[in-house]
Amino acid sequence: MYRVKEAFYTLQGEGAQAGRAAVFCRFSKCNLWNGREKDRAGAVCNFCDTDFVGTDGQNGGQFETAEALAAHIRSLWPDAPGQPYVVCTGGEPLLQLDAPLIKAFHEQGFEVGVETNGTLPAPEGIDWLCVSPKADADVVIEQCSELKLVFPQSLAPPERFQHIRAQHYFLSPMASPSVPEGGPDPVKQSNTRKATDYCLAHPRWRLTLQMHKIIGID
Ligand SMILES: C[S@@+](CC[C@H](N)C(=O)[O-])C[C@H]1O[C@@H](n2cnc3c(N)ncnc32)[C@H](O)[C@@H]1O
Ligand SMILES: Nc1nc2[nH]cc(C(=O)O)c2c(=O)[nH]1
Ligand code: SF4
Ligand SMILES: [Mg+2]
Repeated sequence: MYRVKEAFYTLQGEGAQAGRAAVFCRFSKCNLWNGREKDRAGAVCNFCDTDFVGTDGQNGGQFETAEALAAHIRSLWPDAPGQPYVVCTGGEPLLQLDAPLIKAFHEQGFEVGVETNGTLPAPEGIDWLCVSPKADADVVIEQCSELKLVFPQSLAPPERFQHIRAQHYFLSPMASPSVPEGGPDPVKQSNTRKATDYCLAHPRWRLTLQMHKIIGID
């Protein structure tokens, strides 16, 4: 059984695939926070900007089989030329994404992207793997397509993750979790300046912004 909070067609807003059309499949649950506001302060990851509790979001639900979920996601892809792309996120997608689901996505013609906190092993066959480390949780994935570090995290300086092999190293300014998408966010503005300064001083790292929030698409 796969539990999905929501699924929607949008543009990937972050990282090296930014601007690419994708169906986002947001799985329920995370291993670093239970998603309840009252427990945020004590959670391993406490800056999360996402509601991943339950299955009650847009196009969300419980799916008995990999084939049923892949067909549901495929129904959200437009009938138009272009490589279909699904981004598995959450919550923590690696709690649920398994080899049969990757196979079912591939059989539906999808390239499969994943956004993960990197604390769980990744199954074979993922086409694009984005690892976003959290200060208080050890990363077990040693190789990925892109490393995308939310910045700054006081106990997670970028140097701590440079041993992880990646095609791209990104800093993503930390946004206030509670600010509505598209709203003014002074915390994010000051973090954007800090991330910019870090990238200027350490050119291995690139800046990425949450484009979907800037343009207000989801
Ligand atoms: C909600 S997470 C879900 C996937 C996975 N659990 C993870 O943490 O990578 C998706 C992306 O949003 C990022 N993110 C979460 N909260 C954020 C915030 N307040 N500001 C900037 N990025 C944030 C995460 O680091 C991750 O790259
Ligand atoms: N448009 C858009 N791009 C994204 N890239 C990563 C996201 C995520 O929440 O995993 C995300 C998201 O929530 N929306
Ligand atoms: S950012 Fe990712 S790891 Fe952190 S609580 Fe949200 S879903 Fe979990
Ligand atoms: Mg998001």
